This record gives sequence, structure tokens and C-alpha cells, in this order.
Amino acid sequence: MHKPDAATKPIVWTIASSDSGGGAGIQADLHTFAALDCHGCSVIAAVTAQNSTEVVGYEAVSQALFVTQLNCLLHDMPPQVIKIGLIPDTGLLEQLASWLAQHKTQYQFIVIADPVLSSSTGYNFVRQSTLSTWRHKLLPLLDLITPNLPELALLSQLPQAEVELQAGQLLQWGAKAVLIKGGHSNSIADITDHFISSNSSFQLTQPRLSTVHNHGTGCVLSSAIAAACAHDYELADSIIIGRAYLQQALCHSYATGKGAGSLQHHAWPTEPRYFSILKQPQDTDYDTLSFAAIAAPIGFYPVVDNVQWLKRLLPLEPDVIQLRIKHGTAGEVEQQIAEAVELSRDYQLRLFINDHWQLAIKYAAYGVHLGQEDLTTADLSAIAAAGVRLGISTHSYVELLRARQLLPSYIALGHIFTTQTKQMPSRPQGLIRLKRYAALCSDIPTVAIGGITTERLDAVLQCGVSGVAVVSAVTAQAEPEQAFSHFKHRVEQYYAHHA
Ligand SMILES: Cc1ncc(COP(=O)(O)OP(=O)(O)O)c(N)n1
Ligand SMILES: Cc1nc(C(=O)O)sc1CCOP(=O)(O)O
Repeated sequence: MHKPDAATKPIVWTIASSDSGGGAGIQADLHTFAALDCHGCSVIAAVTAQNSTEVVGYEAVSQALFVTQLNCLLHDMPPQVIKIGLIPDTGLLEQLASWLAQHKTQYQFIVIADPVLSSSTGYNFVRQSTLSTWRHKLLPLLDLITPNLPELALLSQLPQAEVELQAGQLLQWGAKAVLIKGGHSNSIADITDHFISSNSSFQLTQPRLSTVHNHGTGCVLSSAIAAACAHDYELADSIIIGRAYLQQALCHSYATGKGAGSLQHHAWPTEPRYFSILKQPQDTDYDTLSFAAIAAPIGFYPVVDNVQWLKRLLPLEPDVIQLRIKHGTAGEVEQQIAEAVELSRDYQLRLFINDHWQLAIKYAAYGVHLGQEDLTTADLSAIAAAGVRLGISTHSYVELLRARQLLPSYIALGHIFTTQTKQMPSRPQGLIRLKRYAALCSDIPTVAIGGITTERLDAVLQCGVSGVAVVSAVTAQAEPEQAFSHFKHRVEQYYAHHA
């Protein structure tokens, strides 16, 4: 895996307290930042004396030293993201709130807080005055707060209300988003975390692991989310990454003393088993769908915008092509699709129809390719029942989890580089992300798309995808047939040597 060199590592701060046992607090935060390719800085609020069974005591640092740590770092190592953990002193919390208010707009850092109010061994760190400062001074400065269920009840002052209402109260007090950790729920088999902001919500469910070695889970989760944000992932993607990092760390946790042991820090999570089931309000609940499989590797996958292109390329023996018609009347589109499907049979071409899933079913095309927006309107059960293969576009972890859960025939990963062919609402994903996405799809064929040229071809293939889709690298070339044959040959050669 590519590692950024030291000079390019994003800087993340933890403002929290030392855990002498090493499994939580500042120590866990720094381990997490390092494992996720960030440079971690620490602002220590208090030193706790604790081991795996109990917190014996703590002492806060002076307000002067606390603020000196903040200012000293800011002048030389400003953060992309700040993670806040245990601040067991109202005076320090007040100082922190005013310091954040003073600098957040100018430095544009993201602030994520894990409101540690008591230890998992039962030690209570907060007083009523501390809670009031959290509510009225800290919350308006937070981009995300990650309470567990008891912390949410305490902070919201609505212990009897539904968790959504409790989280709504934190949003009203100014937090931009709330991730409610479900670990304290009664559910035995699973844990569901709820994300709520003013304009979106989703749930992440993962199996509850039976380990007792879970000291520091809250610290690690919030730090992993902070690290992913520092790598410029959107907040929802960062939460998915953070939760997968935690699941991986819990899967390999180990005993330290006589009590709850520590998490094993590893690296960027890529194995599908560490990733949650994502549920969004717009998702249809399907009974298990089963789409016809597509032989992998998919290989070279040109995308053309009319049947004339298909006729031009067919003599060159393409194996897979997508017909992506964006203009014409309904009648013209249908005529082209009908003709293209018939031609595809004569040439044993695996033809995917973009968008027009009803016509793909009607003419029994090999497959259909759908975007994320199409997933809410298309009848996926009808596509599966017709034996038509399904490919789905993705551009983020959120979209990738959503697509994976439908078990499609393949998943498209885009757009990797800047493309002139289509206006994209998302940013180019680049090769590091492509490699992570492809690894997460080790059990489903993948196709990379967006800005792929002959110069970039090898680097893309080396990311572990099963196919490469291009538009302009063929159809905008002076000699499209030559470009097609060159690409096809190189892709075939690659897969012949990397079966
Ligand atoms: C292989 C492949 N990947 C992605 C796309 C984009 O599909 P979609 O999101 O449906 O957008 P439009 O193609 O409709 O603009 C694709 N067509 N093929
Ligand atoms: C049609 C399309 N879909 C994309 C996605 O990321 O979903 S990128 C793209 C255009 C790809 O064209 P070119 O190879 O010319 O860059």
C-alpha cells in the first residue's frame, strides 16, 4: 500500500487525558492516528492513574499549561482535525471552548468529540457544571459528537425519550452531527450505531464481538473517524472507516492485566468482514436478490454513446461494451437498444445498457448499468428475475457499502481521475482510494472508470480491479480503432499474467 511520506501526513490533535494503562485516552488516540497514516499531536488535560481494573485517581494540568500546549502547537503544527476526549475539569473545558471559538473559523479545522463522562470501570469524571459547559459552550463548536447511550441520556437531559429525540436535543444546542454508539443497548447479536445530522441520517450495524478486551473503544472510534476526516474523506465515509477500524482492532484485542484488555492497532481496514451493514432512509428493503454472475476479470470495457460506435468496434472483437445513450427520443433510444442487443448476440458481446433497465429486460440484454440515483427507482427484483446482470456506479464508501449489500454482478469505482466526459458532483478518488475500494470488493468484480488513459493504465490495473472502463480514451481519439486495440491488448496481457 502506498504510504504518504512524513511531510504529507495530515496532522490530527487529541485533546484528552493520559491513561497510564495505555489502552485508552491519549495513548490509544496516538496509536490510532499512526496506524491510519496521520501525525498525531497531544494536548494533555489530565493525568490519570489507572490499570485494566480501576481508575485510582487523576490530576488535571493547570489552565496555563493547557492553553500553552494549544497555542504552541497552533503556531507550528495546525491541525486538520481535532479530537476531544476526557477533559475532567470544568475550568479546562471552559478554556477549550473559548480557544476553539477563537480559532476554528480562521484555521478551518474539524472538531470531533467523544464526551467521556465516566470510565468503563465505573469512575465518574464529571460534575453538573462540566455537563453544562459541554451543552452550552462545546456543542456549538462540534462537527461531530460520539456519545454512547448513557452519555447521550445525561447530556440531553432527556433520559426517557427516544434516542433520536435525545440526539435532536444535542443538534438544537448546536452540534452539527451526532453518532450514537449502540454498544450499551440490550441487543445481543448486533450493535447498531445511529448517525443523525440536520439533513441526513443512517445506521451502521455490525456483529457484537464476544471479547472482554474492549478498553478504549470510544477513544479509538472517535480518533479513527478524525484520522479519516484528516485524509479528506466526507464525514459519513469517515464514520464507516472509523467503525471498520474499531471492528478490526476489537477482533484482535488482547489481555493486558486482570481486567478489560486493549485493542490491537493495525492499519487501514480493507477486509469486508470489518465493515458494517449500512441502512439509509431511502433504501428499499429487498428480500435477498440474486443477480446473474459475470465472469471475472471483466477486462477492457469501452463505453459508447450510440449503436454506430458499436458497429465500428465489433469487428475488433470486443468482449464487453456499455451502450450509454444520453440523447434522442424514447423511440430512437429503443430502436438503438434493440439493434445493439441483436448485434451483441451475433458477436457474442457482453453488452451492458446504461440506465434503460426496462429496455434491457425487454430485449434480454446481457446486463444493465445503473447509477446510485437509479437504485431507488429501478425494479431491481425484476432485473434479477430476468437474469439481466447488474453493474452499479460508486464514488465513496457510503455508495460502495450500499452497492455491495445488493450483491450486484459488478461494481464500478469512479471517477479515479479528472474526466472531461461527464460533470461529476464528487471529486476524483485517486489510486490510493481505488486500491482500498477494490480490496473491500475482493468478493465482487470491479471496474475502474474516469480519466483512464494508456499512461495511467498500469497503475490502475495494479490497484486490483477486474476491469477498466473508458469513454474518451477510445471515442475521442484520432484513431479510435487503434486506441481500442492497444488498450484491449494491454489489459488482456495484464490479466494473463495476474490471474
Ligand atoms: C462502468 C461505468 N461506471 C460508471 C458509470 C456511470 O453511470 P451512472 O452513474 O449511471 O451515470 P451516467 O452514465 O448515467 O452518466 C457508467 N456509465 N459506467
Ligand atoms: C460515464 C462516467 N461515469 C463515471 C463515474 O465515475 O461514475 S466517470 C464517467 C466518464 C468516463 O469517461 P472518460 O473515460 O472519458 O474519463
